[in-house]
Amino acid sequence: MITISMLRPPRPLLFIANHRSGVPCSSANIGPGFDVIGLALSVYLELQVTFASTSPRLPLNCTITYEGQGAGEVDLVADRNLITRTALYVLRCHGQHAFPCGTHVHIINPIPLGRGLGSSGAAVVAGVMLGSEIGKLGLAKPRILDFCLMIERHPDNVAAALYGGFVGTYLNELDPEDMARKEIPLSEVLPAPAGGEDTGLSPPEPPLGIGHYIKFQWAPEIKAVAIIPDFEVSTAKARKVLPESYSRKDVTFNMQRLALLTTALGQSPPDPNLIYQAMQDKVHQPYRKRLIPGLTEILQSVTPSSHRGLLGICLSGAGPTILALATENFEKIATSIVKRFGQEGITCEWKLLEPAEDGATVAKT
Ligand SMILES: Nc1ncnc2c1ncn2[C@@H]1O[C@H](COP(=O)(O)OP(=O)(O)O)[C@@H](O)[C@H]1O
Ligand SMILES: N[C@@H](CCOP(=O)(O)O)C(=O)O
Repeated sequence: MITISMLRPPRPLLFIANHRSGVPCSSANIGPGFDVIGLALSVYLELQVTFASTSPRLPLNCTITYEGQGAGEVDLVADRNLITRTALYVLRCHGQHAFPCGTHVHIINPIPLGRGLGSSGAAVVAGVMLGSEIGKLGLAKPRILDFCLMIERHPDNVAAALYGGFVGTYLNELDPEDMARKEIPLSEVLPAPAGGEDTGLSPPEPPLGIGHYIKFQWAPEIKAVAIIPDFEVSTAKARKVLPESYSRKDVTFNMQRLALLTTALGQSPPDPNLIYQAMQDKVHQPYRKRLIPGLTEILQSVTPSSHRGLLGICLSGAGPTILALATENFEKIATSIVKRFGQEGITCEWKLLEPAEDGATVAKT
């Protein structure tokens, strides 16, 4: 949830604000669903937004404070921080060239950065919702998705974070003019970083209906064990190692599994043999193994027969986090993966997570 309030210090006013609300993290791909499926999970980015009645004039009228993952490394300048930069993009598309006077955004981020748990997707969703709220734009979720997709261009994380639950997504075939607008370089979409003067011109607005999503069922007994290594793999780097084209055999392999997986994860009781096989992938994981020591061995050695309760295992998003879906025996499953990473000299933490059904929420106080 995002909480907003009018005076500082009293209470945060806009956005997001208890342990079960905010913008959830997400695990994309779930094996074969590269750039297609995503699962929102129960770790939430929060923003607390306040407006001071009097404050010194700042270039963009916005100050930022930050706690949690990435504190000390995340930029706290309004036109460089991903969340506020995104909010500025939304505001500028609507003729507002700065934040309202005295805006203060406090970011509470428990989502680890660059680990494949959708921290950037959550930040972009939070930024678009922030822009919509403080600009009093009243954007509905489908339009919020359009704005998100101008910035994070694969739809799986942002749709999961925005709508919650287990989602499938696609990008629409737009007419050539809209397609060109959607593909405008990011540097022209987001406002110029500090030093760059605001030209007063509006940035490119997103075309209508860039992406589409649908929510699938999720069997209530299935939990997600996230094993999070202590190193980052940026999504951009993990996309660069992928090939430009694939063989028909590999594409068919993934499509066959993906079609079954989306139904299999909604069935109670879940069928471990079906899910384990349906979570195999030939499109991204084999290429990403060179960025993640031990990945192949972990994916091959943790199975429903070796680990009671396990349903399936995959790379979470672009990695390096491993996502194990299971119905029981969570600690044993997690510790054996932590141990295997340990053999590569990599330490990890692990978390037992649940689907975040509600997606992104805003609260006004
Ligand atoms: N809460 C946040 N505030 C500002 N920037 C963020 C936040 N979360 C993520 N980011 C930005 O996104 C980057 C990570 O994105 P990415 O490489 O896509 O990894 P992932 O989304 O898998 O965590 C961070 O290095 C940071 O620049
Ligand atoms: N489909 C994308 C998902 C990236 O997710 P992230 O959480 O690592 O940002 C990909 O696999 O590149």
